[in-house]
Amino acid sequence: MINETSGRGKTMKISLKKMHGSGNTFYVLWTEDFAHSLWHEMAIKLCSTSWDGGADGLLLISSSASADVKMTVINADGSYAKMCGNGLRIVAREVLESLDVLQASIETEEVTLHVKKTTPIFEQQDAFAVEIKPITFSLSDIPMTYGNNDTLINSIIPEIHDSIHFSVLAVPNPHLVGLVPIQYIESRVFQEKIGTQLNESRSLFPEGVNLSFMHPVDEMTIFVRTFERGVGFTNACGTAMSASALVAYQSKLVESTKVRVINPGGFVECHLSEDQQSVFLIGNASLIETLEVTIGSDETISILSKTIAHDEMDDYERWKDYAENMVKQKWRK
Ligand SMILES: N[C@H](CCC[C@H](N)C(=O)O)C(=O)O
Repeated sequence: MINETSGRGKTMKISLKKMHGSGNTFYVLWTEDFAHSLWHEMAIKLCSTSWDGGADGLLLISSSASADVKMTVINADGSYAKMCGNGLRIVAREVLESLDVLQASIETEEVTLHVKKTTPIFEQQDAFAVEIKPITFSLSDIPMTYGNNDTLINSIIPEIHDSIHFSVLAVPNPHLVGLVPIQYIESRVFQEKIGTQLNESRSLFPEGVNLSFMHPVDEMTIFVRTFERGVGFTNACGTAMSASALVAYQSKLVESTKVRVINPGGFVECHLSEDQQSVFLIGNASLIETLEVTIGSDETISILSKTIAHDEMDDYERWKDYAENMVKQKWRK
């Protein structure tokens, strides 16, 4: 299971999987060499659209002294992220299947998180529930400095827009969630503009931010689209959906602590804990393909073989279609 890798300058052969959670796509690599500087460059190469269609990031799975495994998250631009909700479901599936157990613990940069296989939320397709925490609204944890404010919850930020209400929270990666009118969902132009500006200028968020636009669908459902730091638009961002579900509940946009979150890649459920200090993110973790690749001494990556998981992809298409239809039928304007 663990890949044997060697240092720079030597050719190495590795087994990779390409997987997705709600259409958020990742290459997954088991390695003990997780601190290797090569992974940063490899993430950029693997995720580029010119290589095998691209992906949103690279997930490294390695052994852990305190949990079943450790997850390291590298964004498509090679930057490291503290957390990744959809990625955590993918790592959960990998570890549960390899240990043949129904629950496990995964070490992430800040905390160890509980993951489990759970009751399906669509047809009988496998669903995984992963804990998302710690959650904090404190601006110093984002980090963000904004006048004398300690938090920004449902607040207008005139530097961004004169009427959209935004909330800022870390789960623990940084998120800015805006409750937007339908026209900002229908067109992606404005979100792309501010997502790019906020992450390029870094004047408000020195470490960048994941920007989500949220719109209510019904009493238990919201739609969320995210422009990710280090990536750009993604089909779905698990931590952003968890953050948005919490904001939606606290702002009374939804009635229950079990929130269905539709995204451009499908849907998930976010179950908020009673104290609202954590969220269980529930959704798919599907295989797209398995690959054998070589990394040459000049660091070019070549595919030796590739097997596409047609069945899992077809199954997920139905999940995605169902989410699309739900939005079409129920938009609350
Ligand atoms: N771009 C994010 C990391 C990926 C998170 C995401 N894909 C998720 O599912 O939570 C960041 O830099 O914080």
